[in-house]
Amino acid sequence: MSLTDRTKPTDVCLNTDLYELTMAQGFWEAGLTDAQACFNAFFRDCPFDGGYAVCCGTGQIADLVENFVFEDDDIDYLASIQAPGGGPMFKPGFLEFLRDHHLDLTIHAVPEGQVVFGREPMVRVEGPVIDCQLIETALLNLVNFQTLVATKTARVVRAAEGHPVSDFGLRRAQGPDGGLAVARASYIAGASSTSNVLAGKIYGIPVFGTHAHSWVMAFPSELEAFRAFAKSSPRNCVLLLDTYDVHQGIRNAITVAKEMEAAGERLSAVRLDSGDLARLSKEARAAFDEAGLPYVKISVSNDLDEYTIQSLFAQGAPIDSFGVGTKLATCDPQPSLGGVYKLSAVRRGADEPWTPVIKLSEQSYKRTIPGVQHVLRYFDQAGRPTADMLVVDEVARAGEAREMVDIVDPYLTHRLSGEPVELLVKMVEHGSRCGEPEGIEAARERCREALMRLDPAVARFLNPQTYPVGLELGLADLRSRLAREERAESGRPTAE
Ligand SMILES: Nc1ncnc2c1ncn2[C@@H]1O[C@H](COP(=O)(O)OP(=O)(O)OP(=O)(O)O)[C@@H](O)[C@H]1O
Ligand SMILES: O=P(O)(O)OC[C@H]1O[C@H](OP(=O)(O)OP(=O)(O)O)[C@H](O)[C@@H]1O
Ligand SMILES: O=C(O)c1cccnc1
Repeated sequence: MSLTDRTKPTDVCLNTDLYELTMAQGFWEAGLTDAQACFNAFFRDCPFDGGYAVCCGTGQIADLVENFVFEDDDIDYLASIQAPGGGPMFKPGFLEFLRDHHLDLTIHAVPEGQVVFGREPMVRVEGPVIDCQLIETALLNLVNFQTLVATKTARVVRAAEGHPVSDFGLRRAQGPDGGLAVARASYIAGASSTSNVLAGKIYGIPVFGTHAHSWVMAFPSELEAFRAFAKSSPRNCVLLLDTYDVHQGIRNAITVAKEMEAAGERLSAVRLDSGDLARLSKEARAAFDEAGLPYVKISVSNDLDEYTIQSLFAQGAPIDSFGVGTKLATCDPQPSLGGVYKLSAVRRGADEPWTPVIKLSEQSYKRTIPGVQHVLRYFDQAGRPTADMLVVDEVARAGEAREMVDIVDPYLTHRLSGEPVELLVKMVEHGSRCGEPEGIEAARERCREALMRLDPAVARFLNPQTYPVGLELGLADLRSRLAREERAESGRPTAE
């Protein structure tokens, strides 16, 4: 998200669903200003039928919390909202409460770029229940979309086998803010550059660009267009070959490349944007090599995604780099991650013990996990992650656990070995950021490392293996007990 980077704090606190504010008013009116809650943000299924996701957006949560201030004009606007049944939606006393309100939240989250799996918390939010509700929508908005984009990009980058991928998606992104989020998340997940100039300015992401068909069409001939571009951008010259006829485009590019050589410059690359990219890239490569121009690189674009890129390499296409726009920015074919924010524990005040809570559902698939959860990640001797275990209490002792219950199937257990590491890191304490903000490059490096260590069987596109995520035995018991108690209270049979 870019909202906290470039807009007034006032935009942050109203960047929410109305019901968060009406619930906050209800808690305030019921005298529950001291009541505390613990919520977890997680998704249930990995996107794109994949075996993993790349966590992103969590690095901006501290900005969100620290900028969460209701200014006078926000309060005036809220005071002006009328309830459908007549009269003001919000009471003056509640609006005065909001005017001086700062979020007293403590937030743990998975650092950006780390790989994550279904149903494990990516973010754990603890604090006054009012504050937990006030932050819900903005937090999900931050984490869901960027995690989805980062995951899509990681797949595209994997298919590109080390060749640079540039984000070309701004024109197809979900509004200006969506375009910025795409550029940020895709860079963290391994894209090498973006065409989005504002993202370059705000985040320091390298910017990249070629030229459009319109450039060629604006000149009397393609050759003149290529010459003019080479003259104007000799250090950044990528010529688009397919405005009229790719073979003529190749001949004209060779002519201009020779002229550039004579002037002590070099044609950097050519771009193909239509037709059979495997066949045309081979023809272009052969022609440039034959002309003594082996350094001219071949870049391609045109509705690419991880599958077309994989297929192009399988056909032996000599492609050096990719521009990926629409399918990356819109996360085709899955436009949303479906990440949720669920209550897992409550307490009457900050010094009281937590009471774990569970939400049953008609669909057992939607049953929540109770308690203030930690995520422990286990590794093999080569440092590759082998399993993640959720645990509520006694985190230190849980490290000695040698078995866990599968998070989806209560009849399945997984063996554990090695020393685990806690995945959730404290990012905000009582409303203030912990430590210095992390740069985007550090998140990118974490992602590179995490993807490198990920089991290829989990990372593959087709029928990936399920990475083991489970519950510590005590947590599994707690969950079953709470489910039975809830069922008994509601008079319905226990599903397990
Ligand atoms: N050799 C190939 N193997 C697999 N997919 C390819 C290959 N060449 C191109 N594609 C992909 O096929 C899709 C359609 O390509 P097509 O040839 O129809 O584009 P086009 O119609 O020539 O271009 P446009 O309509 O954008 O001007 C695109 O997603 C493109 O990336
Ligand atoms: O194909 P994408 O992955 O979205 O990459 C971005 C596309 O945007 C540009 O063309 P545009 O789509 O504006 O016009 P075109 O389809 O006529 O080339 C560019 O030439 C790419 O084809
Ligand atoms: O620079 C390019 O070639 C570019 C940028 C955005 C979209 N399509 C192409």
